[in-house]
Amino acid sequence: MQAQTMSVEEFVAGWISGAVGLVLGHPFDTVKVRLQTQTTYRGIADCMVRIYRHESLLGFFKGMSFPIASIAVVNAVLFGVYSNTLLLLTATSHQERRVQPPSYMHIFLAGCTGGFLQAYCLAPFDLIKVRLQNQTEPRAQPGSPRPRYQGPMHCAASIFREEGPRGLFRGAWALTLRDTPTVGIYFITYEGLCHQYTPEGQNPSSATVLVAGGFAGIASWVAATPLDVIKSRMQMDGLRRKVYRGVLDCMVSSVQQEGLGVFFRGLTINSARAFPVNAVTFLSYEYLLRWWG
Ligand SMILES: CN(C)C(=N)NCCC[C@H](N)C(=O)O
Repeated sequence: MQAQTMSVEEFVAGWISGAVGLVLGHPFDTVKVRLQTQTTYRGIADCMVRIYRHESLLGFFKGMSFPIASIAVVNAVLFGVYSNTLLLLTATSHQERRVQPPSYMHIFLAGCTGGFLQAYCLAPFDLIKVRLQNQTEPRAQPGSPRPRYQGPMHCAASIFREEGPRGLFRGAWALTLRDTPTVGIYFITYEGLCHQYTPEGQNPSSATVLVAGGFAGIASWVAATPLDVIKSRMQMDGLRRKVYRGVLDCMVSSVQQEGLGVFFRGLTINSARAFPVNAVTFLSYEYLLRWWG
């Protein structure tokens, strides 16, 4: 067996494919974050109509610039760590794994490792995204009230000034709990479906990659939604006054006030977003790796 070296292509492919998925999914993400953290909307349609009327189409793209800038790090870490952990566990490269598929246990462990490490890179960027997505003021119109944050840098600087460096990691613990197991589920679903529908030793077809990527997105986001709600609430906490003492307290008081259904807030929009975003993410990831040989 050849000595295996760490693959840089996996990191670059992860970055580009993540950016493609991110732009496609951001409008859905904004609606989801609003539904999870604000109680004024009656549902998905109401939220979309009100964003459009009050904030125009641009309202759906609030908070997107930072995730775009950070996706290079976040997705490169996710896919790069996943693939390189599998390389460590099984001593096979991406291409060799088509012939010698790794066990589901190895895939799950590598996915959890990728999810855990990317959560810490993602935390400050995700916090800023959520804070900006929740600003309902229309963009710079004369006479309209100025939003609290003027943009991503201003948001980051204000949090840093008001709460110190730890403030930028608000919600990071809930994010880690959300991402560690669910990224394991993400990769197991993807690899499992590709394996199922691809003849032995061949690369999966584009249709298989799209469907497997889409379902990997849905399966992982269904599992992630309860902690996604808690994560978003923790990130919005402290904006005016601090309400929650921690993740558990946020869970208990959310259930006490809104019932168990609170854990499923944003589930429909999360799933609708997850399919196209992850279908194109995996398709571009696979094609970039094949193209680089
Ligand atoms: C459920 N979770 C946290 C995940 N499946 N994470 C992996 C990446 C997801 C992709 N960037 C997306 O935004 O859907």
